[in-house]
Amino acid sequence: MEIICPIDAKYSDQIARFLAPSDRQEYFEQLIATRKCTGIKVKHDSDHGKGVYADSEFQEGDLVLKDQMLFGVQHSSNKIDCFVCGFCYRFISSIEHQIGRKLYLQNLGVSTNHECDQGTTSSSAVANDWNGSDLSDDEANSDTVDCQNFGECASSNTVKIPLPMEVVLSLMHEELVLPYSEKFSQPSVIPCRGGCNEGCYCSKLCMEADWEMFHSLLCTGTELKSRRKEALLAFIEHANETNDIFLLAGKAIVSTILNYRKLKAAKLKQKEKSVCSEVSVDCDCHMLLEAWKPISMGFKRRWWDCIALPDDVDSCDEAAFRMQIKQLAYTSLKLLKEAIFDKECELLFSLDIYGSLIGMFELNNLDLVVASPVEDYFLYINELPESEKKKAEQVTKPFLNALGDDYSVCCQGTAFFPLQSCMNHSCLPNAKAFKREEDRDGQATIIAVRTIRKGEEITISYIDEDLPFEERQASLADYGFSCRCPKCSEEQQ
Ligand SMILES: C[S@@+](CC[C@H](N)C(=O)[O-])C[C@H]1O[C@@H](n2cnc3c(N)ncnc32)[C@H](O)[C@@H]1O
Repeated sequence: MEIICPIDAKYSDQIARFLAPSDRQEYFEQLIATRKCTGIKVKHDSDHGKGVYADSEFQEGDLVLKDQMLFGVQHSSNKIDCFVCGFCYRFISSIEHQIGRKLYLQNLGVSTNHECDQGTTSSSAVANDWNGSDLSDDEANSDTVDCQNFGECASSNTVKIPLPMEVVLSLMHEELVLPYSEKFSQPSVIPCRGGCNEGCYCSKLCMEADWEMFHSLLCTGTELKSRRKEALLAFIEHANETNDIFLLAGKAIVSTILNYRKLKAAKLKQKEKSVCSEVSVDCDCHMLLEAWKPISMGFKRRWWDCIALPDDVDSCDEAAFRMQIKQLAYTSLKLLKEAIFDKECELLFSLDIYGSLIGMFELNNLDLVVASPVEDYFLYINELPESEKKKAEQVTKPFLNALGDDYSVCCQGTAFFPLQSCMNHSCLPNAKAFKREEDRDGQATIIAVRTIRKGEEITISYIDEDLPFEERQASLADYGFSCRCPKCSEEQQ
């Protein structure tokens, strides 16, 4: 049965304008300037749409771009292992608290999921099955390097030796101090100003920025009316159980509403000052379109149209499968609408827009990976001179034994980066996403893997480029194109 969202019909013309590809050159020029990555530019070409080009020469190992995320989310299952800032994803609190908190949750029987599939998915099998075409999954090639370096995805082979709850609690409450831990201490926790348990930050700056951009509409703290709070909790739970990309789509809508309110407030102020009464402050589509501008730049396809058909779904069931995906998105949208609806921004609650947002994140996102100081700590202890190591390990060993291989799990999530997402694919890339030792937050780092001449397009690989030709083409079908890079052209013959 056809799924009908009344808002799609009511605003069909405006929605078409919102979803039309946008390439405002000055937007990208400004972004490049604020990120101080002046060696690149974003250009259009008729074959692949937008792309990133070198505006100066890069040598192998040079930093091409450090891009700040526009929207990010930590995978829900990873929240058990890693306590990070809800805005920049830096680790927060002491080593004792990180370890104690993890062991506490482990003792309570809260399970973790350390599968290498760290794309957009929550732990749900449903979402795992349905996440075929996320760039972050296929970016494994570059980011898996990080995973391996940081020990992420280590299967829990080591038998964990549990510790009594009182020992775990005293560690978590920092009554017990581990040797040398002060060397790895992270910023202390700044709580959410709305009083919810979800929002914890590394600084007041991050807390305020998150509040301004997203969290004031997504906070489940005490100020929220109970009906909205219930709906918001239901929306979050549904996303955690199905696909955490829904949380990103929710954030995109929330940020547009908040942007719109800011623009409107500025216009009101202007009207108060102005003698002329012609400044209209009713919801005008231009203002909403302006608020939507950062999102309008992203490459979009509707989720139910672009998602690859899973191997276990027969092609004759394709239509039913796509309808099921659309229904899942609609369920999520209705929960979100109940929680944060704003009449003036009604058209943002269109299913077409919601589906396009999900598709945008699925096709463009990169893995969010931040190395853990807990791993660094245990490596440091292991590398101490023998006598100091022996002494330290008398205290640390029981905790390492209790953690097992999980001691090294890094922060994992998925994020949309506005400049990096303009990079096209090549099976012979000249750059890759790679975290360096100093990259301890959720920003994307793109490094040149060979000399890149001025004017050359900068490409990354969305997939494992070492796979055989057929497998590469099959993986790239998830992105809706077949690769015609020199390597593919040569291997096809
Ligand atoms: C992350 S976006 C890259 C930026 C995109 N070109 C744009 O216009 O915004 C990914 C999409 O770009 C296109 N694309 C990327 N690399 C390509 C390639 N080598 N050949 C054809 N299309 C490509 C595909 O449509 C893909 O789904």
